[in-house]
Amino acid sequence: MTVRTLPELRTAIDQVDAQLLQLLAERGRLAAEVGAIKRAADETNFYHPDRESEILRRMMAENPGPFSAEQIATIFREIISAGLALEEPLQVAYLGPAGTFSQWAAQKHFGRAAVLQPATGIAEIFRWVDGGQAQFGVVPVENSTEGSVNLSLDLLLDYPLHICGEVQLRIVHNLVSRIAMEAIQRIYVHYQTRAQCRQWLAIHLPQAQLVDVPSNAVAAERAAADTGGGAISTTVAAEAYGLNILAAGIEDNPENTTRFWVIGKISTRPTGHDKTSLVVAAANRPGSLHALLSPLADAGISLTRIESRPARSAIWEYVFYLDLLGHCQDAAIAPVLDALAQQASFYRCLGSYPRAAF
Ligand SMILES: O=C(O)C(=O)C[C@]1(C(=O)O)C=C[C@@H](O)C=C1
Repeated sequence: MTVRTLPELRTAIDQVDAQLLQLLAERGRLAAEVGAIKRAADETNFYHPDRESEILRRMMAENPGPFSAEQIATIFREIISAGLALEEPLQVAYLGPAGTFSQWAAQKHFGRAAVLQPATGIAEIFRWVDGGQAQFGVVPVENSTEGSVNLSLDLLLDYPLHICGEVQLRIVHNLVSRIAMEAIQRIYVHYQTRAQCRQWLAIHLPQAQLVDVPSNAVAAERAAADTGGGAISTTVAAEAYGLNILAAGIEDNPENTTRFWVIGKISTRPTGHDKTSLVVAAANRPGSLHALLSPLADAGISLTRIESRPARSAIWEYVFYLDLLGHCQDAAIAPVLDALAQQASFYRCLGSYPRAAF
């Protein structure tokens, strides 16, 4: 093999970039044409998570390297996002302020061309999406260390919205401050974050007072305003508030991951890589939950999650949130869900949606 010189390699890179630019322009023009067809057909929704998920999965599967599948997905995520903005920019609500993991999750799922709107609470995200101030919302659902975000589960029952996507984000926490670790008297921390860093805090900062704040970004803001303060926060928020990273990756579980749902008013078609989320209630008698779930097992349907929440209709009664692999329109699943809906004392399908692709 002939070894190319640095100038030769740079010339070759310039030529590839010129080709990429032309191909990107061509893709952008195609996306704009798709938008024109949708507009002519009076479609109000330009965003198709099912189609996006298929493209991302195909690109990851066909990726010849040397880039990782995740890097390829991230690049195509941005290309699709920019193309969709040519059709119609999306308004997406997330749990603000800027610098939260919810913002990262929203950006990971929708790309940088989406217009992200920071909400002050999870309830506000639901209100905005329901009222049309945002087309979609990104809400945290569960963390691999800490479990469910109950408010998101409860609110899904209060609004006629669908789950139309899933995002998974590796959560890395950092101790940040303007002062040295030994001088920290107070640590501003969100309750979920505190639970995810419990052991680390007990070992490294047992003397510090822990002060509850509503988000990881507010934690950084409060620490910046307190001469004896530190925070557990993101690198983005630390930078925004001029704080130093004193310790990185302080979460107790190195696999710490949070799952988010995308909520909106659209439904998605099956992609072959879907999940369905349901809420059911079983009559309050022995064996009723088992009777409700056994047809799922008999049909070979995989339940990936079951979570109980108090039913707000009566004391000591519960509803069950189920996640299963597959789409409610899949031939193997539709009849089983119909039977489940008949048998359950309460049944609602919260949505079928493509599983997080990366
Ligand atoms: O296929 C479409 O419906 C498009 O609008 C094109 C496209 C894309 O860039 O591939 C863009 C946005 C949609 O969410 C899905 C796909």
